[in-house]
Amino acid sequence: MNQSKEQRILNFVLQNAVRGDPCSVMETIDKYCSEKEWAMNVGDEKGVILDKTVEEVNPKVALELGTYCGYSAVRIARLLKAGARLLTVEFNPEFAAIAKQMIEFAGVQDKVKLLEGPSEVIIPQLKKKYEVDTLDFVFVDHWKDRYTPDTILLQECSLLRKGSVLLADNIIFPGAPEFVKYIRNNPRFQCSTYPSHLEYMKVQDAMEKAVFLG
Ligand SMILES: CCNc1ncnc2c1ncn2[C@@H]1O[C@H](/C=C/CNC(=O)c2cc(-c3ccc(F)cc3)cc(O)c2O)[C@@H](O)[C@H]1O
Ligand SMILES: [Mg+2]
Repeated sequence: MNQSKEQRILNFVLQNAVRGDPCSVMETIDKYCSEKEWAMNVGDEKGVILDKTVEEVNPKVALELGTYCGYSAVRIARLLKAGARLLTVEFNPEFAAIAKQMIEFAGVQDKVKLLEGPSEVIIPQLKKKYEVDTLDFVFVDHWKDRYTPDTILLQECSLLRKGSVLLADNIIFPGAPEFVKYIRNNPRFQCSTYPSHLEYMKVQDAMEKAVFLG
């Protein structure tokens, strides 16, 4: 049975990247997806915005919604300090299996816990089942129509504290218009927009940073 694109990306990493080197894994995925097959990784340009936000927040507990192949999980985890952890949520079993191998090859598996299931089920389990008190940082990059309901759910589950930072991908392309409307009009969030480009393309995109004010 012929391979999926995501399997081809993983194979290219296993054959060309340096085991245990997160930067090598990121560069190799970016090379494959810019030269051979486009894929919806946050990419190297928006990836720098992600890096800077993670470094600024220096999270002890980070959450990612939408692991896909694990590119941004590796990108985030490489910046986490000793004892800090990333919980990443993925409900597609094939993508979860690929991401798991990607994370292990990059050598960041001790910092990353991949939670397989839909975010609307996992988020309410974070406190009791995954021993989370509150989240310091959330990278939102799953289905675009789920950004708003999951942001509301995070609040309902008391997972945000004063200063928690959300960073949302794709607010221009493919776009998340109802999320932008929700978050920018919500007095409990301080928002800022980071213009950039769609991964591997010359198309305008942007990321939205939203700081929870408590
Ligand atoms: C049901 C909601 N809950 C979820 N819980 C757990 N995992 C979820 C969930 N939703 C989606 N996922 C997973 O997240 C990933 C989905 C990401 C959705 N992203 C996009 O659609 C996306 C799409 C583009 C894009 C850009 C230009 C195009 F021409 C076409 C596509 C670019 C991006 O950067 C994107 O992030 C998948 O791995 C999916 O299985
Ligand atoms: Mg994205």
